[in-house]
Amino acid sequence: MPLGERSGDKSESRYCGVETDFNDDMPHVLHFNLYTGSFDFVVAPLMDPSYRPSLLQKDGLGSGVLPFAGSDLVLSPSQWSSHVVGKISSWIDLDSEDETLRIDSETTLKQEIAWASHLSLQACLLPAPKGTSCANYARCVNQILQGANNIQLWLRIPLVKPDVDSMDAKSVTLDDSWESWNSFRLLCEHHGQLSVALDILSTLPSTNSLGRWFGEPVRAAILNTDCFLTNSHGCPCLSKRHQMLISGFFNHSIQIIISGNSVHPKASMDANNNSDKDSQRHPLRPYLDYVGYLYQRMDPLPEQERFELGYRDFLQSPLQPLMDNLEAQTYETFEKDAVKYIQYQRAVSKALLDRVPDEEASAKTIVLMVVGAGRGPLVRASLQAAEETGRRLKVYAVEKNPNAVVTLHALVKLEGWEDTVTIVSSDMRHWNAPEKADILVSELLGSFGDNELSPECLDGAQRFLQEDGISIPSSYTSFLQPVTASKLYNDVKAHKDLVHFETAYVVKLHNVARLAPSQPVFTFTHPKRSEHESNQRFKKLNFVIPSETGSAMVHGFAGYFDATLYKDVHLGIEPSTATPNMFSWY
Ligand SMILES: C[S@@+](CC[C@H](N)C(=O)[O-])C[C@H]1O[C@@H](n2cnc3c(N)ncnc32)[C@H](O)[C@@H]1O
Repeated sequence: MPLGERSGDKSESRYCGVETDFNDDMPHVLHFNLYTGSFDFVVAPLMDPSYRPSLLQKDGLGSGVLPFAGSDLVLSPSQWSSHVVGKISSWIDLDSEDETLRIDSETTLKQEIAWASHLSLQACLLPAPKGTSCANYARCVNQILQGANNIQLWLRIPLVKPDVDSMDAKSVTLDDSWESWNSFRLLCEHHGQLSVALDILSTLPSTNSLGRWFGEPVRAAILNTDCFLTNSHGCPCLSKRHQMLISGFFNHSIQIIISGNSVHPKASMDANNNSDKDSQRHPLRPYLDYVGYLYQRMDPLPEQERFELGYRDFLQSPLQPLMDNLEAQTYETFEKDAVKYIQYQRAVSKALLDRVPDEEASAKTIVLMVVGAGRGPLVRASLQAAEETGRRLKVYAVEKNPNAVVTLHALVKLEGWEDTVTIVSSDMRHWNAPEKADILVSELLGSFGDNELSPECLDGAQRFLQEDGISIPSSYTSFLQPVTASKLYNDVKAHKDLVHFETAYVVKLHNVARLAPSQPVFTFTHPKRSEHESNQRFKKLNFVIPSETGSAMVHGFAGYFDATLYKDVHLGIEPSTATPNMFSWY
């Protein structure tokens, strides 16, 4: 039974599993854990743990059908695929010095995954690499992945990272388990079907080092009963840090799996006494109930987040509004972003007040040109600013998309703006303006600031701005930040060429680890002081990843922008200063 209903969120993290011991009565395992325990799936060994291929050979049973697992008929195909994750024998050690063990391990791993594929299981849990070397284990898994169907392989990794500052020289050899995951996945060439199941222990590494995992393909978190504390009622609960981590997992579609024996016998006994469903309740039910409580306690997803769920970690090609003509639905999406136009209106109001003193308000008319007017929202915002400040305005709306110009004409007629607004169907770079503008308003910004050619277009428009004219925006700056983003990396890699690695994408970033604060990259200021000033930019940045993070994989850089519209009015998406509730860019 799912942990709860969080409106709008249909992610996998609603389902909670339980790790079980080997039991060849699979229908019983399923009944006990799903119906008595209310878990959604089991992580169960598929083979008798005493099975060793070499022993069978000795006994002369080396060929023919191996008695290593029960029949596939004991469960229906949908029960196998929806409710069972295969747990690969934990004794296997493919990098052992002991040749018999090593060969047995490889044979067993291949047999178990073949059997799991035969059963159409969605995933198998691979035991954690033993020791520091995992080359042969990874080689074998990579080989399996090359021929695998859709099965996911979850590599079990204990969530440990020694705190280097508090260690003496001897213990520095202790491993950061991220390193072991990293070696393994590099040897498997970042295969998309290889992911991580994190084993959560009672002590947690630093917040920064935990953050690394949110950019990695973590599918499950195995929560051992040892992690739980006891509340005043004798029931299991988690430390604040564990609670925060679990909420983070829920938000990143990571499923929880409860593992281990009950260490809260009183809570289990109370549950039994109160239970009228079955004569005996599942001993791990109090832990499941607590995880369900944490899930249900989360705030519902804000409406905007819900709307954007489908865009999370999805590569989109940036718009090219200069080269292409935008479509009606693209304009419609822009126009829904009230926050953006409120910021523009504030900027125009401030500029008008600065440009026209109160005593000249009724006599002086300001020439304002909206360049790249689209279907007119900035024209409206400018007229509202004039009304709000009591200033007189003459507006030119310049737009090169003939389809948007049709809508502009209809808007001007509908609103009765004929005396105030002149529509110009032209590229701003080539238009011969009949007079000069006091204020030039534009919104030609991409998620990385200049990437939709705002500087180049405004260079062409600057000719018809007064010497002391105002450009809104007056400047914009791009920002970069190194990130771990394994999903995006794999999506780019799937194209198997260099071009896609050299392309900038628009992405609603979600499963990423931001490894260091972002830094400013390129700034463009308007109007330009000299028309000979180049738009070429080059910048070298040095990012420092906090030492307690440990090592991390930089899959790429997240880009942002911040624009100064006028004086203190800005809008942008750089995380530390992002304009709240604005959704036009990510
Ligand atoms: C990002 S849209 C913004 C539209 C509108 N201002 C809004 O906020 O909804 C940019 C607009 O500028 C127009 N545009 C881009 N380059 C232009 C150019 N060189 N001359 C005139 N219009 C241009 C595009 O066709 C598009 O309508």
